[in-house]
Amino acid sequence: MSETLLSAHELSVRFGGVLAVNKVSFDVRRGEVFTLIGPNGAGKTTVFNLISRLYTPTTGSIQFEGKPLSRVPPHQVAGLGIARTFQNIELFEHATVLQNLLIGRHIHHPRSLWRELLFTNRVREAERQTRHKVEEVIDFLDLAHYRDTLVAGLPYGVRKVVELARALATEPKLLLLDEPSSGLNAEETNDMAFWIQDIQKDLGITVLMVEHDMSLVSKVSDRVLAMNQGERVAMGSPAEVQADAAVIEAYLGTADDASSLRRPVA
Ligand SMILES: Nc1ncnc2c1ncn2[C@@H]1O[C@H](COP(=O)(O)OP(=O)(O)OP(=O)(O)O)[C@@H](O)[C@H]1O
Repeated sequence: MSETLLSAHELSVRFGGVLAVNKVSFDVRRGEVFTLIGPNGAGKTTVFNLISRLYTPTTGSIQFEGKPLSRVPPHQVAGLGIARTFQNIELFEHATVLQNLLIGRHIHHPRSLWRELLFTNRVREAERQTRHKVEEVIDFLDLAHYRDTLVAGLPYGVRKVVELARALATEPKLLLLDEPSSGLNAEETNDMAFWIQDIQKDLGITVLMVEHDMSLVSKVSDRVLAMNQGERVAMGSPAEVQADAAVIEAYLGTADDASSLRRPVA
């Protein structure tokens, strides 16, 4: 589990007068669940947006599988094997679960228009593989019951799982989860923890997550990086980071409740 999949080196991003991320470095190892925590405005989402290439670092660099991400345009990031979910779910509301997964996969594995039009054997085979993969993911995440339901008619908790499914259907090497528990109740958050563990253990996918809910963080994370005001504050196991004086101080100094850091693990 020690091979590095993604490496961020001295990342900094400035938005006008705000230094959103300041010289942050970390490595994500293949096969682990690596979590970014920190109070509001710490720079966590900005780090995610740097990895998705929505933002370009002011200074510093990111390597994925040993190659620099800096010249990869955002629409090609998924093709490298990086998929993400969003804090606010982004699905096609008026399409079914199955259609959302198929669309997601097509967007991320575009094919030649001419080949599509001629409907060659290769296209037919790719189409068969897509169907197979999508059905596999639907089964894996227990979504068969909702397969042909419009997303607009689904409860919020199920939509979160559909978003996860859409990301998995692209067969990522690295899965970026932006606050997977946001909007979920305690039971749904518990289920989300199981899905993340299954994704890591059964599918062998590396997960990089931003999360506020410390019970979820403790349950699934191998390592945690704590940020505050754009800077790296601490890194280690969930227990080490939660006990770190600088981390407790960072939470106490903001509107976020430091007691959430000590929430017992269910
Ligand atoms: N596109 C942007 N333009 C200007 N400032 C930005 C932009 N994106 C983020 N910021 C600023 O950068 C800082 C870090 O924001 P970021 O969203 O990364 O924090 P966060 O840790 O994800 O917070 P939260 O937990 O609230 O989502 C904040 O001060 C924010 O206002």
